[in-house]
Amino acid sequence: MVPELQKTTVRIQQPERVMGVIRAMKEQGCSKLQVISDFDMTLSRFGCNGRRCPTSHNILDNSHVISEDGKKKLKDLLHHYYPIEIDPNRTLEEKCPLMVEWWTRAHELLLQQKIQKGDIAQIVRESDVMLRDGFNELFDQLHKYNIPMFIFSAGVGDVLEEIIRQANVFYPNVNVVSNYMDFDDSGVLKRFKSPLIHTYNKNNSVLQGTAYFQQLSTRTSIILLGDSMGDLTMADGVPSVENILKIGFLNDKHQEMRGCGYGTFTLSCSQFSALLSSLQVEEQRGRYLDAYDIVLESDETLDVVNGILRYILTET
Ligand SMILES: Nc1ccn([C@@H]2O[C@H](COP(=O)(O)O)[C@@H](O)[C@H]2O)c(=O)n1
Repeated sequence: MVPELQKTTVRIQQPERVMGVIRAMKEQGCSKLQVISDFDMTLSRFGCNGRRCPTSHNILDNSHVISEDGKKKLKDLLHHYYPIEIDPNRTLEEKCPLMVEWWTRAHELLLQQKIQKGDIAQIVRESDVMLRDGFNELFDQLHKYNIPMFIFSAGVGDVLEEIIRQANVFYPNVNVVSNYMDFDDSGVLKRFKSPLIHTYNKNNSVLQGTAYFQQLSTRTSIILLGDSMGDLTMADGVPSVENILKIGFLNDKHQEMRGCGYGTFTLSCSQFSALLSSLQVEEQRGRYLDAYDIVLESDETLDVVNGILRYILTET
C-alpha cells in the first residue's frame, strides 16, 4: 500500500489502525485533507553529516548581526532552558512558565541587537539550515492538489518564511502561525508580536478563536507532523476531525543525551548525567510510540509522508 512504511526507520505501535486511517483518508479524498506541521526539526533537518542543523532561533543567534556578548548570553539561555524543555520528569505546569521566560529573555536579547528587516534574507542564506530531503515533493504535491498546509511553529516566523521562500516552496496554500518580528519605520526590530508561542502552548490558546481552522471545517482528515510532545496539540482547534494521523520524528534516539549540540552547545557534566539517568533510550522511544501513530527514528527525509500522500492522492 505504502512501500515507504517498510523503511527501517519506521516504528508503528498499531499498524492495523494506521492502515485503517490511511485507507479512510484515501476514501475521503484530497478535498477533505489538510496537513498541520511543526517547522524546526520537523520540516527542517535535525542534522547533516554528524552536525546539528540550526532552529530558526539558532539561525539568528549564530548570525553576523549578533554581537559576541549577545551570542554568549543567548547560548547561556539555551544551556539553561533546553534541558528543562526536554526533561520528561517535569510537568507541563512546571515547564510552561519557564518556556515563557526563555522565549521572553531571548527575544529581549535579540531586540538589543537592532536587527534589520533587510538582513533576514542574508542571515538565512548564510546559515546551515536545510529542509528535509523530499521537501520539494511534499510542498509541490500539496500545492498541486490545493491541500492546505498549516505550519505552526514556536520558532521565528520571519526566518522560517524566508527559508521556505528561498527554497521556492512558499505557495499560497501554505499558512504560518509563529512568533513574528515587528519592525519600526526604518526597518529595525522593535518587538515581537504577541501571542508568544513556545513549545508547550501550540494549541487553541494562541490561535485566536481558531478562525483559520473554522474556514477549513470541511477538511476533516489531518496529517499532523511534529517532533516533540508539544506538537501533539497542534490540531486541537480543528472542528469535527474524522481521521488524524500523527507522524513524529524521533530525530536521533540519543539526541537528548548526546550533548544536545546546537553548534558548539554541550550540556554540563551534571546536566548530562542527570539526563542520562532519567531518560533512557527505550523510554524515549516508548513515549513517542504512545503519542504518535508513526514514529520516524533518525530519518532526515520526508519519504514516509510523501509515500502516504502519494497513496492517498493517486486515483485507483
Ligand atoms: N531562544 C530559543 C527558543 C527556542 N528554541 C528552540 O526552538 C524550537 C522551536 O519549537 P518548535 O516546537 O516549533 O520546533 C524549540 O524546540 C526550542 O528548543 C531555540 O533554539 N532558541
